[in-house]
Amino acid sequence: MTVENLSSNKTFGGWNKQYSHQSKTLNCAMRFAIYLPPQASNGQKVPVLYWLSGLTCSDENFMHKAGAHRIASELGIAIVAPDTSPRGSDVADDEGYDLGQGAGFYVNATQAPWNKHYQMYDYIVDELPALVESMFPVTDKRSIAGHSMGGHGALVIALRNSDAYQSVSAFSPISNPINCPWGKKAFTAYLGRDMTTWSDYDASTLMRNASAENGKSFVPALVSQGEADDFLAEQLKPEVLEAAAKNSGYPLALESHEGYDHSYFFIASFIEQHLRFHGSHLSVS
Ligand SMILES: N[C@@H](CCC(=O)N[C@@H](CSC=O)C(=O)NCC(=O)O)C(=O)O
Repeated sequence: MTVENLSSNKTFGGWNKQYSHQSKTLNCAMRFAIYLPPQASNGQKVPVLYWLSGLTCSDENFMHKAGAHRIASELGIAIVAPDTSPRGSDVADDEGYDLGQGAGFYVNATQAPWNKHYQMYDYIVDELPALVESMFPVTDKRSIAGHSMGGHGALVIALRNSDAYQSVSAFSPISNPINCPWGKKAFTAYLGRDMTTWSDYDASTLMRNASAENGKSFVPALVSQGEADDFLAEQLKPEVLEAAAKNSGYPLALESHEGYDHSYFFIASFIEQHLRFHGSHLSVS
């Protein structure tokens, strides 16, 4: 498989790199970014945190704005930031910022024209980790995190694949997409009007129904929410996630932060806490 290195920048003793590859799952070229901490250049294999970004983002927003490299370097954690959707002139799109390119919602689309390329769930769960683990000095110990649409993606993926992730965290996640305008618009387009198919991608439904029985385990979860977030009441609904966790006894730590909004200023303020949380579950702290 051809994987092209697009950029390399040394930072905090490690390297931030961007790559392009042809994705079999998405049927198009995809970009991702990876931060490799200094330990990865010294013969050590390091665990990986997957970061899923939000609406309108690419592989670059988190790496440029979150200020994550210093603590990832200290802890010895690689971070992988994929793009948020398939891309290209032959990939279906919409004029809204909340559907189509830049807004893949981390689902496997079943409806035309979206189903030809929009298979982001399978890409994040299967193809990308297999590629990363074959290319870089990393272990198969993984955690996952994200923001807003990416917070929804991270929670859903961890809840549905509890054997594959050590921990999950989210900033301002879309917690109950089946009941908010962003989610209803995207799920109607990607999954169709039959809402019974939507709940597999609803973090609150999955958390309410989660169980640690029959050999399964709970993936420890941390969620941070800004109280001055303009999207809080209409789109994010963290109270629904909290009620779901109480119902099933899920180990969710939900923190509310006075004055913080939906932006990367909020993420940069608490990314150290999230990285140390993941570090403690990836056994690097
Ligand atoms: N109308 C806005 C909405 C875009 C926006 O706020 N995007 C957020 C994620 S929102 C949920 O998924 C974001 O992370 N933006 C990128 C950034 O670097 O801040 C608009 O179109 O601007």
